[in-house]
Amino acid sequence: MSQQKTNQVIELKDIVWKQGGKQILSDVSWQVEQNQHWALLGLNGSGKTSLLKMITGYAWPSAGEVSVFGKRFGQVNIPELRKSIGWVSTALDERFQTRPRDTALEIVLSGKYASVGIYEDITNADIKRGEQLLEQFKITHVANQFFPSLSQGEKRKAMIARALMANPKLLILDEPCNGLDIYSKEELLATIERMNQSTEGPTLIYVTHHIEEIVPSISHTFLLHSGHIVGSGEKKATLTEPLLAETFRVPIALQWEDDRPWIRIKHSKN
Ligand SMILES: Nc1ncnc2c1ncn2[C@@H]1O[C@H](COP(=O)(O)OP(=O)(O)OP(=O)(O)O)[C@@H](O)[C@H]1O
Repeated sequence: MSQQKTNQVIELKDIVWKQGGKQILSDVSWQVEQNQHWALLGLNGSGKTSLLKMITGYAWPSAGEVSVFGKRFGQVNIPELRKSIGWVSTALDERFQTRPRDTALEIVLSGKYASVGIYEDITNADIKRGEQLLEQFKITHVANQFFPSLSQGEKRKAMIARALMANPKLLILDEPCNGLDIYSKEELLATIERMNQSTEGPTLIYVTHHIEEIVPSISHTFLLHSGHIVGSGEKKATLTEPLLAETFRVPIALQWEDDRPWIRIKHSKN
């Protein structure tokens, strides 16, 4: 048996995924290691969610191998493994709208068991941890406020804090800034940046359609187009005008400012 690489978070080897007569992912390989943070980029329908489903065991590849935390799928208990993975998407916010009388703190605490609502014993240490997370995300002032009454920005922060309550080793943030105004967006990005800088924080996969959200602590990018890899590797090597143009199918001008990438579409002059 091959020796497990302890710093390996994700290893995909030659993944192919076919569904409904369509090839959704084609020969996708990807290696993510601890202390790396990745942005996952691609047009609508390029296969980002499909790729994330492979990693979390919600879909099974037609060919290829998936290993997460050094454990190969097929030889590992997936529900057990999922306890170490946090996946935060706006679809999740909606599940909590059905619980109008849960406070922000209760929502965060429910993350310990990844449940909607609290059904297990919560210790004083858990409450302390929940309060620390609210503080880390600068939403202590809404701790006792009912979740549906929080602003969009506060909700996003609470949902990320909820995911961290389970101490995940891998955190997937799926378009966390969607629908946020420029101020709330920058505030959320600053909290994500602080989380990434902490050595105890999880490895991050950040899915976005907005390149400028790639904060300095995101070290690597993975670019997908129509289920094929366009680029995968260190941020400065993969966030280039030619690779971005290939990913988004428009000519792109790229500029780095304060270690963040900004893009605009290049218009031809003739
Ligand atoms: N179960 C399925 N059966 C058939 N087709 C599927 C299935 N799941 C996904 N697809 C198709 O695969 C393609 C990739 O979808 P996916 O959701 O992975 O894209 P995405 O990059 O996450 O898109 P978006 O940015 O819009 O969320 C789409 O064309 C989608 O219709």
